[in-house]
Amino acid sequence: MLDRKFAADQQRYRTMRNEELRDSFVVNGLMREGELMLTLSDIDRGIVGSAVPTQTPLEFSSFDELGGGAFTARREVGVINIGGSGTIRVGEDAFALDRLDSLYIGRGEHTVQFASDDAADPARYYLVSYPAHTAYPSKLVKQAEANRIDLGEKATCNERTIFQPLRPGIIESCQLVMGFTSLAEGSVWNTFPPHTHDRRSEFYFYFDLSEEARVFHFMGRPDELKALPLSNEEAALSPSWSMHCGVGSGAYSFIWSMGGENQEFDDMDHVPQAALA
Ligand SMILES: O=C[C@H](O)[C@@H](O)CC(=O)C(=O)O
Ligand SMILES: [Zn+2]
Repeated sequence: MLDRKFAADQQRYRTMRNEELRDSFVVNGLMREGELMLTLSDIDRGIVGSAVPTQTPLEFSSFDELGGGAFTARREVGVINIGGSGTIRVGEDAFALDRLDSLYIGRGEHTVQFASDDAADPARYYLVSYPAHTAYPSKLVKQAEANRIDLGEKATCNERTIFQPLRPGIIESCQLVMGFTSLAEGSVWNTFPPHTHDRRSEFYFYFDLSEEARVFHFMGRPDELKALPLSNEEAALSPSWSMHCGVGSGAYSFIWSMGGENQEFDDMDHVPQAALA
């Protein structure tokens, strides 16, 4: 099934109630066992989804909303496994993903199949897809092969490591840049002070958060912050105009992914804390 999500614009979000904000900017219900979940956003036509195969593999199907044909006929896909080990088949190729390994799937008329090694400890694939203008090779990136950036400090509760598996220099992609950030024990803030990047939109998927804990994800224009209290395995969608950062009431990690104009990770417009209102 392919759900649709339509984002509010940068004026309308200012007067929206929390429930309306969630409806516009939050994807929930991901990681359902035995199902392939997909939500098509009108933000850069990004798709956020998950596949948690148990006994039988799950396969991408064709959607009229995407113009028909193979799911990847005109799209690229990034996948990160947050569960047990598994295998993803792209046409004739098979890629084995352990926890926190990533796969780039290039454009093409291939079948894509998601499988778990052990149905009792299934792979839990989080995926993001964007339209692609050309075909780059599919490539597996093990966690140890990801570019690694350690930043933040204990004193400001934002000590964390950014892992960049799907980025220029490691893979070639049309627009997708994707990876994950893990916070050190006792650190709770991501991306602080926050930023926008008008040239790209971004999706955050929070995971490894305990069931009762919440991440307060901040969005909006710097002069009108809105907070979205998110639960484990929910995703927040940031249009290019929206700043983003978050703070957890417990430990967590998150997968970030970007699409749009350029792929320069450091091309960010930082928002000074004093400008937040
Ligand atoms: O544009 C880059 C993204 O927002 C994230 O990669 C930032 C992040 O993971 C962090 O600082 O914690
Ligand atoms: Zn960002």
